[in-house]
Amino acid sequence: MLQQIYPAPHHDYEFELNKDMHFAAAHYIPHEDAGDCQNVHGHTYFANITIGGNELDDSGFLINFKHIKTLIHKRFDHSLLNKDNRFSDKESMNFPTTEAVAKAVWEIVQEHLDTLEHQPRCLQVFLRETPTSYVIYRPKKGRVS
Ligand SMILES: Nc1nc2c(c(=O)[nH]1)N=C([C@H](O)[C@H](O)COP(=O)(O)OP(=O)(O)OP(=O)(O)O)CN2
Ligand SMILES: [Zn+2]
Repeated sequence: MLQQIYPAPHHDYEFELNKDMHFAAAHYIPHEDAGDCQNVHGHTYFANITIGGNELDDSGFLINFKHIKTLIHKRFDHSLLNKDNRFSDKESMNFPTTEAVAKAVWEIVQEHLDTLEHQPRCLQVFLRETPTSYVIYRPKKGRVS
């Protein structure tokens, strides 16, 4: 697993947890500006997900590391991202670009956190698509889900 230091989000939470993971997925970007990326091709994505909170659950966890991995890895690993219902070939905001995938990862994680009584928050998703390209998604202030 790639080890690296990520740009850190600002927050006042007592606890900050980070989960790293890889997933292999194919995609294509249905726009002429994407050049060769209009053709189906694959990446081994690398994600770092940052979660903050002040309270722990009954297990003493802010969130079980395994649960975060399951949410994302199970859904996207060995998939064609364009076929996932989070993405669309019709609206450019929802093409499976690195930007849109980072935002989708945040939404999936935060939707799960919203079901937990102790209310942890997903503060940042760092998503690397290639050795030279990555995106960071941070929710706007006040965004709950
Ligand atoms: N802002 C974005 N630009 C591009 C995206 C994207 O999701 N957001 N995606 C692509 C392609 O899908 C491609 O897979 C990645 O592009 P790129 O970083 O150019 O890939 P390379 O490995 O060829 O980069 P080099 O640094 O030239 O080796 C394109 N743009
Ligand atoms: Zn690509």
